[in-house]
Formats: sequence, C-alpha cells, structure tokens
Amino acid sequence: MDEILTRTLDSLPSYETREKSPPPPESSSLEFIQFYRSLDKSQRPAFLAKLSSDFGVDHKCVAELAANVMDSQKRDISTVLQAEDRLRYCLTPRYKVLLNHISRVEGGVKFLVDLKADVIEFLASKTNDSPHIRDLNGTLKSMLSEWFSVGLLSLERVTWKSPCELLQKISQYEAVHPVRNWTDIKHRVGPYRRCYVFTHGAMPGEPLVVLHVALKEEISDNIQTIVREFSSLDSVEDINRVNAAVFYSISSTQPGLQGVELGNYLIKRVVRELQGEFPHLNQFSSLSPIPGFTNWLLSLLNEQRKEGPSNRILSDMEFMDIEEITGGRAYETMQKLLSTNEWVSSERLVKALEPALMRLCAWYLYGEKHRGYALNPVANFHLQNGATMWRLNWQADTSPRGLSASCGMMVNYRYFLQDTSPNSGRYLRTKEIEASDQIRNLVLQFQKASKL
Ligand SMILES: CC(C)(COP(=O)(O)OP(=O)(O)OC[C@H]1O[C@@H](n2cnc3c(N)ncnc32)[C@H](O)[C@@H]1OP(=O)(O)O)[C@@H](O)C(=O)NCCC(=O)NCCSC(=O)CC(=O)O
Repeated sequence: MDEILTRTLDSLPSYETREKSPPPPESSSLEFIQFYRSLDKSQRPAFLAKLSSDFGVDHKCVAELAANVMDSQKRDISTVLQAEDRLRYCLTPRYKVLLNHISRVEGGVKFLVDLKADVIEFLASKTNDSPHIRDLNGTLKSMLSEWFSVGLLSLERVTWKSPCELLQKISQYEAVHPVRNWTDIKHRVGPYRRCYVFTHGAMPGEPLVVLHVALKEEISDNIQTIVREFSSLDSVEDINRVNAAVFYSISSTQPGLQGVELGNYLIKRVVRELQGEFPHLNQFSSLSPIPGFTNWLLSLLNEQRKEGPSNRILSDMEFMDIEEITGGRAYETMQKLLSTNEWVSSERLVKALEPALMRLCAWYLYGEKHRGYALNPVANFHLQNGATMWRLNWQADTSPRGLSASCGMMVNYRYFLQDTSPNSGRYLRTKEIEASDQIRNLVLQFQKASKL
C-alpha cells in the first residue's frame, strides 16, 4: 500500500513552479485506479485513511505561511495578497493533485464518484471516521460539486424511443415505486407522463438522477391513480386536461453524488421545461412517500405500553372504539395490527383510526426533528428545495409497501414557484417549516390530544 501511494502521489509542486510543473504521467492515475479497485471493501478504509493522513495538507507549511500572512498585514496590499495566495496554495491536499489528474483519464470521474460513495459509507458506518477521512470527503464533495454543477448537466426526456439500455437503467434505478415489467415502464413514459434525467459528459449513458412526473387535471392525492391507471398508449394528450404536474418519484442513482443536490436542480429544471410545453401549467407538487412513520409510531406505542399512557396518542373516544372493535387492549392491539397491516381489512377500524393516524403522521412530519430539521428525509429534501408541506392524504398508497412505510398515507409537497427561494432560505436558516392550514390544524389537534 505505501509503495503504490509513494509512487503515484507526487509531492505538491512548489508555489513558484505550480503552473509550470508537468502533470504526473497518466500511468500513475491508471495504476492508482487499478490498485484501489483491486482492494476489497474491507481493505479500503485503511487505504483511504493512509492516503488522507499521509498525503494531505502540509500542516507545518500552512502554519509558517499563516504567520507570514499575519506579518504581512502591516505591509502593502500586494504583499498581503501574495502571502494569502501562497497560503491558499499550501492548503491544497497533496492527494488533490492526483484526484484532479484521475478526473482527466477515461472513466476517471466515475471512479471518483464511486470513491466518494465508499468514503460516505465508511463515515456513515463509523468504520473509519478519522478527521483526515472527513477532510478527504470534503475535498471530493467540492470537486464533484464543481464538475456536476447544473450548467454542466444535460437534461434528457426519456421516452419509449429512448435507447433500450437507458429504459432498462431507469427501471432498475426506480427506488420509490418499483417498476413491475416493460409494460409498466412503457406507461410511465407514455401519454400524460414524463420522465426526465440529468446526464453528464464524463459519465455517458448514465442517468445521474431520475424524475417521474404525472400530468393531471389536479394534484393527485393517491398513487394508485398514477402507477396503476394509465391512458391508452396511443391516446393523444389533451392540453386542456393538464393543469398540474405531479412529481411522484425522484431517485439519485449515484450514492457518491449525495450532497450535490442533483434532485433539487432537476425538479427546478423540469418545472421550466414543462412550463415551456404547457404555458398555462401553474400547479407543481410532489406526491411523496413517508418512509419511517409506521416504525416511529410502533416505537411510540411500545413506550406507551411500557411506561403507561403518559401522553395520549388516542382520545378517550378512539381508545374505547378500538377496544370495542377489536375486543383487545387498544395500544397492544394497535401495535399488532399496524405491524401486520391487518387493520386495513376492517372498515370500522380504518374509520376509527383515521383521525388519530392523520394527526400522528402530521406531527411526525412537522414536529419530529433531526438536528433541528425535519426527521423524515423526504420531507427534509423537499423543504430544503423550498416546497410547502401542503396536504396529507389518507389511504393514498394502500400497497403493502405503502402500509408498512406509512400506514398508507402520502404527502404533497407543493412548489409555489414564487415562494421556493425564500422558503428554502428560511428553512435552512431557521429550520422553520412552511406548511398549509391542513397540516397546521392536524398538528394542533395532535398537540391538544397529547403532551409529546
Ligand atoms: C431524494 C434524493 C433524490 C435527493 O438526492 P440529492 O442528491 O438531490 O440530494 P442530497 O443528496 O443533497 O440530499 C438532500 C436531502 O435529501 C434527503 N434524502 C431523501 N432521501 C434520502 C436518501 N434515501 N438518502 C439520503 N438522503 C435522502 C436528505 O435529507 C438530504 O438532506 P441532508 O443532506 O441534509 O441529509 C435522494 O436522496 C434519493 O434518491 N433518495 C431515495 C429515493 C427517495 O426517497 N426519493 C424521494 C421520495 S420520491 C418523492 O418525494 C416524489 C418526488 O418528489 O418525485
């Protein structure tokens, strides 16, 4: 490992020769790529730790030049700028020179995207979260964010006439509503549907992020009407029946590009594209899953069962209804029914549970936090984009997947175009969630019914 690193990582050229020194031979980049790929997963954290710690920034040089910058403050501005530029250069990690050269060999950018995915995985799994690895992660993120900025991405609409390989990839990458078969994907790119991807010249043929849109008369409150019901494949779209664009699936395909915000860019770019095709179109909304709600509720019920009903999830009336309908103790029965999805087979139980589950889910989305932001990652994504938490929908996805994820509920994050920028800024700055009256009323009902 040391030998390959020493051989492929040249020392940082001196400040004076930084623009004149010849690049390392391409063979160094290819050798590094080949060696890294030959490592198995378990060997990679140690390799990356060594790369980032032994071939990073020369801290001694930084300290000396930082002192020079301090000293130069009393001198003329050109001396100050010169000292700052030397310091800036010295802050370049040595490995960044090699990473830059790797990006220029064929397949090099894809290699770096995959390398970043490994670093994210190691940091997430705590196998190796040394400060040097975090610094490597930051360096890779800033490089990739530059290379994958929206101006360098190409928007492509996927249709049935697109290359078969691309349609295959779209189906494989679909992370939200799995594609069942070729007929399914044919519908999802057929009449009253749109599918867009971003691609990048450095990764030809690779859809980086995929957005599926349904063109509707109004904003959908139910996913079955999108992924189960379609117009006939030969129907001609009637522009007068298109008043709303419903984003019902967005998936990033490159784990290494997490944090580069491709999804946000794609949604905004597709809005412009659709406005061009349908100038009167003015309703834009997601129809989003709520992964994690059912599990969150089950853990809450578990606490109730263990600690006794310290805060009331159910009103007295609901409590009695459920006990009367099921013949069992309310919280224990709810736990069992919700974890097996059995409750949907009883109409009386569905009716009795609706108000409680709706207000609990509204609280989960609006009130439950992670570092002050929405706990639910999908909510956090759309709120970061500046969307409004607009409508919670009962029985929106009654598939086993929808029931297990969120008791069958889905939520619309509405993109009011003139508000997205201030909403996003406010959310990121103050963590304040923009929500509709429906959501706020449900949250208020929850707060009144419980003391969570
Ligand atoms: C949602 C994404 C496309 C976002 O990817 P981006 O590259 O644009 O954004 P990003 O990596 O900078 O992450 C931005 C925020 O997305 C949120 N986020 C959502 N799902 C996530 C996931 N599965 N993994 C990691 N982050 C996820 C995080 O809170 C993150 O905030 P932070 O970085 O601060 O932690 C991707 O995360 C993804 O493919 N998720 C899996 C599929 C999915 O859940 N899609 C959304 C539901 S479909 C939907 O909602 C309908 C629709 O809109 O079409």
